[in-house]
Amino acid sequence: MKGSVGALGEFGLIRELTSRISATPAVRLGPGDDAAVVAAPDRRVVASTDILVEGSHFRRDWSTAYDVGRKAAAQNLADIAAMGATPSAVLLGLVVPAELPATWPVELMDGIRDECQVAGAGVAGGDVVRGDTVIVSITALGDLGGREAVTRTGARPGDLVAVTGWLGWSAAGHAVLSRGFRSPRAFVEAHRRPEPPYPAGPAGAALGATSMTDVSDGLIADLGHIAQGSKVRIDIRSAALDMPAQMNDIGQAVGVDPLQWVLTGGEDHAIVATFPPETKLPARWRVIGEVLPSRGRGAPPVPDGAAPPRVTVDGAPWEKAGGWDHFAG
Ligand SMILES: Nc1ncnc2c1ncn2[C@@H]1O[C@H](COP(=O)(O)OP(=O)(O)OP(=O)(O)O)[C@@H](O)[C@H]1O
Ligand SMILES: Cc1ncc(C[n+]2csc(CCOP(=O)(O)O)c2C)c(N)n1
Ligand SMILES: [Mg+2]
Repeated sequence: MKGSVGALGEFGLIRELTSRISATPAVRLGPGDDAAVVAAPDRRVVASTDILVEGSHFRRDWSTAYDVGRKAAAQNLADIAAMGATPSAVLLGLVVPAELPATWPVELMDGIRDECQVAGAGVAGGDVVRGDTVIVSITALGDLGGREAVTRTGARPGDLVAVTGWLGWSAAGHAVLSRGFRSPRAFVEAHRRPEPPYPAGPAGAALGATSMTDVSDGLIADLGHIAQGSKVRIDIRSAALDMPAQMNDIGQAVGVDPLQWVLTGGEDHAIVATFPPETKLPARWRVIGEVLPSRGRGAPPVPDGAAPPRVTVDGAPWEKAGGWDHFAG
């Protein structure tokens, strides 16, 4: 396809985008009308939305349009899985400059469609608007299949903390790209195209998870949301975290403690959950810590008036930089 988005025009672009979508069972009526119709067999719909902004979430010189599509979809579909639901459909809001080559949004859509296929969802519709920078906004829907949603408020003292998926790979890739390198490829690829463990969401719910979330902002930050919501402390055992030798090597090369990536790097969309202590967890779940009462015996000392730490690492507060915050710095 030649030319710019502007040359294609709004309806030409929509035609190109929607022609690339494949039919899926949950999307009863897809793009083409005022709204879509999506099946909701459970009679409740799980819904989540996320925005990706060029420069803040992706760079067009770091990632292809296809990769941005895969990542944008993955980030939203992981939120659905982290509730214990199965993704059913996504809607795509797209802001693009008129000068953008038309191939960019079209390849983006290919990436969104392919990631949706991995998670079992379809593309139900969207919107296209002209703007100064590229913004990709995705709304994802999902179905709980008769289960209760697994929220951030159910962790209880004594529960195990377990994770499945990757931790720190995307942050290591980001560190490499930020320094102008394009390798090691495994980490750069993990940054460009995360692989959330979608089936682990509903599977974790079925195993009796008491709380669950995907790791988008960083393990400490996201477990912090669970600890806050559940009014508990969570202690992470650093020795239980998977630290590939190659991550150590890059850490040394760029002068960063790789534990920092594993504990505070977001965007891998691993799924972390708490389970009652007697739970028999399949091998894909790695136990990395435990849930404790927010105060009391064994809690680290807290200066007068200060709030106790919600998440500790090997019993102590994590003093280095925390997770991602769009408004920090
Ligand atoms: N503009 C907003 N209006 C209403 N609710 C919002 C708004 N922004 C965020 N929220 C809500 O705040 C909660 C936390 O949002 P956040 O985007 O941090 O989600 P998350 O799952 O923690 O992170 P991520 O989006 O990276 O997966 C969500 O329930 C979200 O719906
Ligand atoms: C160009 C560029 N700069 C920085 C980053 C890192 N980054 C952006 S958002 C985010 C956390 C999740 O955000 P959200 O809460 O919006 O889902 C992280 C770790 C990136 N991916 N690309
Ligand atoms: Mg999330």
